[in-house]
Amino acid sequence: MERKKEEEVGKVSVIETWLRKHRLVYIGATRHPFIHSIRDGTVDLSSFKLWLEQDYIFVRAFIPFVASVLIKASKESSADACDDLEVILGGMVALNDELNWFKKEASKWGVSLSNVTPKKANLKYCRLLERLASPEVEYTVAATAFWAIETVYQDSFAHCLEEDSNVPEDLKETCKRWGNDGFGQYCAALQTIAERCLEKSSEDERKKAEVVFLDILENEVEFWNMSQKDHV
Ligand SMILES: Cc1ncc(CN)c(N)n1
Repeated sequence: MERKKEEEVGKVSVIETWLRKHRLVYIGATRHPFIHSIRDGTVDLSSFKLWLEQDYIFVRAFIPFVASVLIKASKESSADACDDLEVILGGMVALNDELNWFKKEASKWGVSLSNVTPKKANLKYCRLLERLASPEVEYTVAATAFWAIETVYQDSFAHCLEEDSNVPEDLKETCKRWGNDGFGQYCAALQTIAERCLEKSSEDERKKAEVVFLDILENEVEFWNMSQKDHV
């Protein structure tokens, strides 16, 4: 039935092909035990606070990466890329809100965000962001990475907002931050950008983007692992 539908509507997109091919890794990143524990209300609060302080550091490192994507978009000559600028700029604005949200949330939980030492998994992920921000990295690869990073959070936290979930009242704001419909639409817009670039790109560039996509999923899993209690 599925196959018939595909034949009727045309070929499967590059991203859809990857999501099918790497389904288990994607599920690992978006249905992690840490996310399950938020969803079912069993989350250990010290783990949550640890995630909060580490993610604040990550978001600060994410901003220059997003700025690099914006610069790459501005150098694209195609007419479609004009719209990309607006979406990416909107993402920068959202990140400013995200940083402010972290500060507010940290004070709610009595967490200090100054002098936080980044953990190994966080440092590794931030280093990947730095490499991806390099001018040598093609727009297609950077745009794919951007989409993947935002989508893992969107998909994970939207899962926590489903009807049968049991998220504690004081963690609902966190889930809504990334699981809300607006953030979902933003991720869909990022996917459209990445997909358009991937469709036009060379086989070599597409391969590089797929490797980066997988690298991001693995880093997201390690990031969740790091946040869990008893993680060394
Ligand atoms: C690790 C991680 N990945 C993604 C996001 C979503 N901006 C985030 N805040 N942190």
